[in-house]
Amino acid sequence: MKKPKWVIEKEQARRASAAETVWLFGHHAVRDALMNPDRTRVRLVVTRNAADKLAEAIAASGMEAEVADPRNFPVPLDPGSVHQGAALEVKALDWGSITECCMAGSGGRPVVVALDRVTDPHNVGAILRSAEVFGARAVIAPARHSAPETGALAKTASGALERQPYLRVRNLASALEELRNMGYVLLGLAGEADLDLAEGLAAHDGRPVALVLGAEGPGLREKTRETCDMLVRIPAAGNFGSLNVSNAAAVSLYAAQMRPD
Ligand SMILES: C[S@@+](CC[C@H](N)C(=O)[O-])C[C@H]1O[C@@H](n2cnc3c(N)ncnc32)[C@H](O)[C@@H]1O
Repeated sequence: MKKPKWVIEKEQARRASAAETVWLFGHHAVRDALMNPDRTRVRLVVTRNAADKLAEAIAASGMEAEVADPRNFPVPLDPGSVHQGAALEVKALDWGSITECCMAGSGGRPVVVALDRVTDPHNVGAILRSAEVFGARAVIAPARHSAPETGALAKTASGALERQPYLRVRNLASALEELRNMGYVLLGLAGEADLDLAEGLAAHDGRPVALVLGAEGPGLREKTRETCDMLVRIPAAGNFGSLNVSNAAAVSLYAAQMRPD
């Protein structure tokens, strides 16, 4: 049967975006992407100095490195970024589905981070880094209102982008429902909540937990708040209780790994 025009266009858009490449830069991000067998790599540009430092990773990748003059580095950088003499053009990683990444299994309490319209690549990079450190299953964000994989994000993630599943989904509310159906309790992080994070975690001890965090200005949207099972706060000593979202993620990821006495 002939496919309708809108289906063909949608497929073309998906194929085009799958073929898009980004430049990763900085030693950690480039080294870890060179060592990742799942990464599709296109082009590697390094200074002589960086080529020496990354020699092992370059050899492991089997890539041909183009050696460039640091003063005339031929790679488009994100504004305000520095390349540290190493840049690698890559395709985005395909992490598979929420079910594949977030399925409960052995090895402690499963924890997932969900981000409600957090678009700052530095915040998302830092969250990916913390998520990897604390063993989260995945970081989930809505595809249209989140930070895409960029050099700035990868540099802040400091290699975690290669190991920590970053799932950009079509609809965050549906993704949260999917997690709930998989047995996750949905804890929305909100500074003004009545309940403490520790109490929220203890109330569902042992259950997989999704920590849902909001963006810097607006915080959690109303719809997201309603989808969560409960709202919890990280208690603060002073009157000004609002943490940067990546710090709130790190604190709550740490707390989720703790077992109550
Ligand atoms: C800078 S805050 C957003 C502040 C926003 N004006 C609000 O009213 O929620 C960014 C996100 O970090 C998390 N967060 C920051 N401080 C928190 C705290 N003390 N307790 C719980 N979550 C916090 C929340 O998820 C929040 O949406």
